[in-house]
Amino acid sequence: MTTLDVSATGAAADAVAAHVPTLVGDRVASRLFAQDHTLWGEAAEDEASKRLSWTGLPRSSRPLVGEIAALRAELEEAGYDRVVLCGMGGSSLAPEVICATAGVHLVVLDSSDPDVVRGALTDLGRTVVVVSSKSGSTVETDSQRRAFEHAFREAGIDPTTRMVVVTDPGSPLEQQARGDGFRVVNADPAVGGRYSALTAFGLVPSGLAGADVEALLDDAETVADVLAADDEGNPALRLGAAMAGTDPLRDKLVLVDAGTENVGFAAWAEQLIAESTGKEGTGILPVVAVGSEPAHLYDDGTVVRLVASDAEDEDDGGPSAASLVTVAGPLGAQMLLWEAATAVAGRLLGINPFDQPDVESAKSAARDLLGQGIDDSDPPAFTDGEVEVRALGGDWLSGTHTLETALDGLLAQLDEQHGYVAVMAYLDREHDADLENVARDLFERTGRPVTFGWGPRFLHSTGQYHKGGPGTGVYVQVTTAPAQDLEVPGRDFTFGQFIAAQAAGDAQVLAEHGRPVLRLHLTDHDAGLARVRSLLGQGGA
Ligand SMILES: O=P(O)(O)OC[C@H]1O[C@](O)(CO)[C@@H](O)[C@@H]1O
Repeated sequence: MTTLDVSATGAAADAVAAHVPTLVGDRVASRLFAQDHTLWGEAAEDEASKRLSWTGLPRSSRPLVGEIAALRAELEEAGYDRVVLCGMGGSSLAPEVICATAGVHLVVLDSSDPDVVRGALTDLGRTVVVVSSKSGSTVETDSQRRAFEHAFREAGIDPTTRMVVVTDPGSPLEQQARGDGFRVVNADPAVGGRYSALTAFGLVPSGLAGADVEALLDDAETVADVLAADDEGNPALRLGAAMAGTDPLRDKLVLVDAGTENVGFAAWAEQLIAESTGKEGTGILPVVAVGSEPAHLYDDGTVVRLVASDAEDEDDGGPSAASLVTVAGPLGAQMLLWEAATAVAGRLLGINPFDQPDVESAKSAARDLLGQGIDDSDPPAFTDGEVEVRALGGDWLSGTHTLETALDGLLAQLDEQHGYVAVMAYLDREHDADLENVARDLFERTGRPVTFGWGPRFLHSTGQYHKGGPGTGVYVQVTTAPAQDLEVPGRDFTFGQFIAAQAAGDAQVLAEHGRPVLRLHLTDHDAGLARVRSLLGQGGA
């Protein structure tokens, strides 16, 4: 029997007690699963009316199971056993968690770093590529598609026999792919990217890689009625209230892997929560805890412990948090749970959980810089060894000439009650994985929440929150000179120019929002990274 368990203590429990009765009285759960688009106010009605099909996916996605199985059998028959997924945000985060949890291998290419893209362009003889993009206009994914199509042709392989496209009906990508003879699987257009885990976006790459997508839908279907019930025990109402109903609002949600079988779940939930709620100056900041639980919590946070489904209901003696939620359940059920809880949180916050108004600003800034011929024309304020230093969002760097004093200058702007530090690394998240640990070091140093995002992947996840959420972040951006650049076939820019424009564009938009950004550019990857690792990993000043 698939079950979900959501328990809360402290301020989170107070929020549940304060809000769930009203959510039940307003019939929010049953209206949500009846796809009532009026739940989030008049301004949200239009978008919500196009974004609620996810509530029915456990049933409506069933035809995909057979289609995926047939395609997997065909590809296996042909000897292709390496699946690469090209996609950003909601087009890749769910398959990554589904496959990691199922223990099947999926290469997720969600980077525009030339060295990372080149690293995926290998083993073509045994490789199948899924190109996933709902809009069909995401430049990272289009560039990756071009690179693979070119590489297959160069290897004498017909790309239409090795590349599968997943996109919305009528997208520019669908028209082009069908016209060029590629296989296309359409996804449900009435589901937004971050809610698309149980659509073709989540299921096709995962199923082709060998995950049991039927079991995923079964787990979701088993709990659908529980999540749709106007009942005080409804876990979605309880989780949504715990997320967004504390008073005063605890707007940092620390996601801790405390033994859950759902591998990497927090990275998927991060986009769902940050991109759904981080707008109009409000929102909930997901903070994916690096390593174990924080030794202590800040006053504006709630800890969510993601425990194993078969975990005993015992206090494991972990640090007690003033606001704590414990969540257990299998992956398919939890995906539907968190989608519903985030929609409930959006209602409590008074925002539209289905749009992402601020993402476009960074995309257009990147396009402008590419158009101007990105050469990162603004010279560094200074260079310290193999690291160029630039500062945006104020004149807070004047008079400093070392990395240490530059970081001190940034952290001096951190609001001690509500601030957070965001580290954004436009690097290889596998090769340079160790850098993620600086999130814990900076937390220990500042006592404030620290998020870590790999660029440009985070632009499609927490990026919306950084620009549309509360203006309380201070930002450290790390970029690098590539070992070797890579052409984007058919485009007038390279991958190296593109990722540099993405970083510069995002920093520019953050500065325009009045946020301080410390930009660290590694002129030599290895030596520069060692220096930055040491800088960010230092203990308290
Ligand atoms: O699937 P697409 O259209 O390529 O979009 C990828 C991601 O970019 C965004 O549209 C913006 O970040 C996300 O909502 C989405 O998941």
